[in-house]
Amino acid sequence: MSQVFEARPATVNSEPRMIPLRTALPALIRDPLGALVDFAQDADGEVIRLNLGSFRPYLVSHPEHLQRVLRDNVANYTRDGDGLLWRPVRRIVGDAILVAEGAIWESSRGALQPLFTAKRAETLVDKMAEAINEAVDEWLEPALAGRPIDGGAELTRIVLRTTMRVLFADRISVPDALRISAALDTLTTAMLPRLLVPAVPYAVPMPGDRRFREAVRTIDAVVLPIIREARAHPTDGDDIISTLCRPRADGSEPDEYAIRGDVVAMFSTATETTIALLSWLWPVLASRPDVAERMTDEIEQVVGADRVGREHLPQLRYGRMVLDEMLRLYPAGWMIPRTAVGDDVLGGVRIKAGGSVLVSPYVTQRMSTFWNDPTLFDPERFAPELPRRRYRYSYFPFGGGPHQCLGQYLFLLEAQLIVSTVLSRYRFRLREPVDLTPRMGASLQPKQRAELILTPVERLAAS
Ligand code: HEM
Repeated sequence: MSQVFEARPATVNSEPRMIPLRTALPALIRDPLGALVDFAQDADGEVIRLNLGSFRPYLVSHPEHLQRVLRDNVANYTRDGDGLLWRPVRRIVGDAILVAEGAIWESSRGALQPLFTAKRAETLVDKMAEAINEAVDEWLEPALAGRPIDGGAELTRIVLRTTMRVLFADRISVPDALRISAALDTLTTAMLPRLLVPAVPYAVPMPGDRRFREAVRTIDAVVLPIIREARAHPTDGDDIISTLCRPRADGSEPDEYAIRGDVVAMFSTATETTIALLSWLWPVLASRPDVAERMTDEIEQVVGADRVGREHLPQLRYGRMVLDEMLRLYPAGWMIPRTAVGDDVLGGVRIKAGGSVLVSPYVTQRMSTFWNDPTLFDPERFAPELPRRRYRYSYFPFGGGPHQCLGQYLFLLEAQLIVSTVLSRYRFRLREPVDLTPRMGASLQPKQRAELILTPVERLAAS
């Protein structure tokens, strides 16, 4: 893209530059993610505003400004209020942990936090490894028959089985989890028209509304009976549903719909983000045989013929660097929208109260201002011996500040286990090449499906 405007020093409290409608709209329609990176890059990290008609969000991309929005002046940048971007999401999860602020958010976060400490995540590793191995065992039959498997669908199965076991104590069965997952998929596509034209009132029917309502009914049919059962027979279990059904620290008892909001939010964030991130593994490794080889060498050395377990994870250093680099280029939570409550100034540029603020790990993590050769997949950037990055918020795939991802530690353990279990037991090739173009949705996934042809590692060893 050509330079949208010339660089200029930010004078204190100046109006942001506006990308005109005639530039912003066609570019965003053609390639929304690429256009956002280009706009931010052309502005070299200065705050800009996009003219999209009645919707004129600020695009914030400089790590120092991100730190102010997400952490230092967090009270001014809420997920609450009239934020048009949040409205469709709220229709799914109500006032749940993922979207709420203030006392409601504190109550949910306070209840759930103890389930996600690093210490507790460590205690879940053996259970996770067991569920992952069970799911991966089922690949042997198609692998021996030379039948391709659907890489995305198989990851979904592995992640659902693992998450239902360790976080939901198998209260939601895997077939029911698949039903919820499919309904959540429908919800995100059905709400796209409303996301794109957020100003249309809900009284006016829009395409997608009927599918949206049906998907909500499907989710409720699974989730509400489980919640009613858990409330009728309370336990001291430390799974998500038992925890959410108990009275909160302040003595309050959330109602059924508040619990349902948090359960759906936790289900969706714990599974969708993990599946989205891991689905990049196939195209990334297929396009970079050198990276794949280094990973499999490391796994062979550390794990050998064992099953991957807790003791191996700290030694799988390169595997962890690959995950970190995947989270840089393909952050599942690619957009973190906020609304400014009051006026503020970011890098000399004025933010007006009520304005929508776009914060995107995808954008900042691909800017050449902060990363050398940003589109190159290079796990070495995350070598532990390298000096700390200059800006904390040049890399923030899990957000930051008080809303920082609760599941970050658990995700990293689970992802390491899944990747190393799969690669310790199979080599794969893609049936058809898959390119690295993302599909824009609630989370960031590859546009194309990956069909895998597997060879069991034992067979390679025997031949
Ligand atoms: C690839 C994996 C993941 C990514 C990239 C990711 C990313 C994020 C991001 C960017 C946020 C910040 C949202 C905001 O500030 O508005 C967030 C929040 C959150 N994440 Fe994750 N997440 C991942 C996995 C998980 C998992 C596995 C869980 C749970 C098991 C989880 C639970 C949460 C929760 C509960 C919040 C809301 C925290 C709050 O507002 O207090 N995430 N995540």
